[in-house]
Amino acid sequence: MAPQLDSYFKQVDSLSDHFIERLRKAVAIPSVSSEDERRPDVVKMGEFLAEQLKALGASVELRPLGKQPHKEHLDLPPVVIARYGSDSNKRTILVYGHYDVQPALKEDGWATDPFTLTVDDKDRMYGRGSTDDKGPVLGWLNAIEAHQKAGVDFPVNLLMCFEGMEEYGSEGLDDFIKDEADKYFKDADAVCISDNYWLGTEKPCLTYGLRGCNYYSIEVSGPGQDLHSGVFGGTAHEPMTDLVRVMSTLVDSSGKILIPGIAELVAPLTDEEKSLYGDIAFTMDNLYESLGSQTSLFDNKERTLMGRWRYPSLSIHGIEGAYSAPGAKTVIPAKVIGKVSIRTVPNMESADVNKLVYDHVNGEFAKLKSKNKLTVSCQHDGKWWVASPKHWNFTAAGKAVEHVWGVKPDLTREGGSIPVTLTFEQATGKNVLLLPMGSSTDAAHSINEKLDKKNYIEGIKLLGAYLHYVAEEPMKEG
Ligand SMILES: C[C@H](N)C(=O)N[C@@H](Cc1c[nH]cn1)C(=O)O
Ligand SMILES: [Zn+2]
Ligand SMILES: [Zn+2]
Repeated sequence: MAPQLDSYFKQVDSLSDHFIERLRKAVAIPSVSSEDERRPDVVKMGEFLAEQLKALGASVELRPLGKQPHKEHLDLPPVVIARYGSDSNKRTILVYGHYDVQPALKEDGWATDPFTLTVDDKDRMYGRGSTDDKGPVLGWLNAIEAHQKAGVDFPVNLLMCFEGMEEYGSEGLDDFIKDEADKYFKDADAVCISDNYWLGTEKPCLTYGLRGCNYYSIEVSGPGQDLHSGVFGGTAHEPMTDLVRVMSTLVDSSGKILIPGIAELVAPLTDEEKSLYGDIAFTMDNLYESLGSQTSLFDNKERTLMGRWRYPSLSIHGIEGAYSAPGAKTVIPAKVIGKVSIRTVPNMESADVNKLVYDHVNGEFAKLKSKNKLTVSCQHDGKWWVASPKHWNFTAAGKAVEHVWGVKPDLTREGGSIPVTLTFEQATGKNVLLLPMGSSTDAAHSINEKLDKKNYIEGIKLLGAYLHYVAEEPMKEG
């Protein structure tokens, strides 16, 4: 295997500019799934991927997912499914990624245009989607191309599933995966997802757990239209006042969730689990670097990791309809919608969490005795996932990491969510591995998202090497 991998690695290095150009083209398509007016761009990004895959000789389908729930005027973007190779003597690996991105505006504070890939003097490649998740998705395509150009046999059959709604809760994909588990995906021997990040900037990791995410809208309305605060202030119940008072009862400044009953749903910490945290290569300085400040909730590494991996958290994201522009407009907004999410962990069931949230929010609003109207709803939910890393899929990935990066990876969990991970595991019955490409400082979802050129290029080598080690692993149960 070593000479084959050497040729492959050399080819990746010599194609690096071409691979960066491919990422530049992808970043230039503003495929923001949460903004209705960007839907054509999300579709364009799916088509871009499909064209690139066809040019590489893969068989590709763009599968429609129907209308978007609660937004029937919008078609969901298609799922891009593809197959490269169908040799019955080879293993088949199913890879998943997403081609949609989080919103991004230059005015949010980006130093460069978010949809123009900009490489700085330290080889950091800035652009929305660079690390989440266009870089890793293109990593699979680049791995195919580098094998072809190096004349190295592709070691496995590759099934691909790339969706365009991950950042909006993977609408429609669960049913699609369940339907295709015994059809398009039936040959899969294992699943690999590259859509999370290292804990720091130096040490790679393999990930075996994710938190879930329940995303809520809390809408408060009353007046028929926005009002002049000089004329109507002191005469009408104000929706914004009600909303901020209700939202202030959800979480305290130390991150403690104040909704009664939530803490009781969380699986207790065992001694065995507690002993895992000490060995993880992570320091408070790693956290401060990626945080961009020292405003941590906890001062020690173990509790910080637990806060990210194994305890729930509640975040307040924003208020739709609130006046947020610079200046001093004296308006009373007529309708405001608070956006709040809870990251869920074992053993929190989504329906139980929703009931606790609805009861609490409605109860707190009732206490205000306001004549306004409040409605609270769950916009989308995605399940948490924890798997066993004792599987040949992880063993192969561990060997690949050692080969490419010269170090054994840490086994980590992740605080973010990839809603379909559990669905892939349950529907295919196969092991799922998370194999991250980017690092802790990549600022996914934030301003100035980036992927280091080194992580991209070595990451492409890693994905290819992983497939070679998969091909070598003896087949065991699962
Ligand atoms: C970890 C992954 N790259 C990611 O960013 N996932 C999103 C998915 C999401 C969006 N709404 C709910 N889940 C995340 O963790 O926010
Ligand atoms: Zn992602
Ligand atoms: Zn994301």
